[in-house]
Amino acid sequence: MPNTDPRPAARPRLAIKLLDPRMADYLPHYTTDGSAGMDLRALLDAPLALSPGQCELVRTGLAMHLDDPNLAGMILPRSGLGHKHGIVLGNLVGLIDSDYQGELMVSVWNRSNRAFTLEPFERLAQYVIVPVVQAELDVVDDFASSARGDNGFGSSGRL
Ligand SMILES: O=c1ccn([C@H]2C[C@H](O)[C@@H](COP(=O)(O)OP(=O)(O)OP(=O)(O)O)O2)c(=O)[nH]1
Ligand SMILES: [Mg+2]
Repeated sequence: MPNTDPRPAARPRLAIKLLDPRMADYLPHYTTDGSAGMDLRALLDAPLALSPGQCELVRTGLAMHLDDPNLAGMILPRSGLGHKHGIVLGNLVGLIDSDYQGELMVSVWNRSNRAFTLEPFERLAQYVIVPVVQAELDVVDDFASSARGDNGFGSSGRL
C-alpha cells in the first residue's frame, strides 16, 4: 500500500563533522524524497589512477556519529560505477558502528580489467542508515522445532 500520510517521516538528527573545509561545498544529501542513501565523495588532492585489481583507502573528509545502538551505517557501492566500471568496495560492504566517530573511509577496488581514474570530489560510494537489533544470547541444548530445521544450502532444490 502506498504511504498516503502527508506528513514527512521524522528523520533522526545526525551529527556530522567536516574534517576538511572543502567538504562544506559537498555535504551529503538525499537526492530525492525516496533516496535510501546519500552519496559520499572522494576527498582527493589529485586524480587517483586505479590499475586493474588495485584497491585504495580513500578519505571522505566526513565523520558522522550515529550515537544510537539501534542504528548502523553501511557504505555500499554505486550501481553505475560498479556495473559499468567495476569500481566497488575492497571490503564489499562497509559497516559503520553507531559509536564510531572517526572519518568515514572508503575502500575503493577496481575489480575490472581496465584502469579507472577517480576524480577529486567524485561520488564514489553511498551511505545508508539501517536499523540494528542487538541480541542477548541464551545458550541452549536444543531449539524448539521449526519447519526448516537444519536444512540449508540448496536443500529445497533449484526450481
Ligand atoms: O568501509 C568502512 C568500514 C569501516 N569503517 C570504520 C567504521 C567502523 O565502525 C570501523 C570498524 O569497522 P569494522 O568493525 O568493520 O572493521 P574491523 O576490521 O573489525 O575494525 P575494528 O577492529 O576497529 O572493529 O571502521 C569505515 O570507515 N569504512
Ligand atoms: Mg570490528
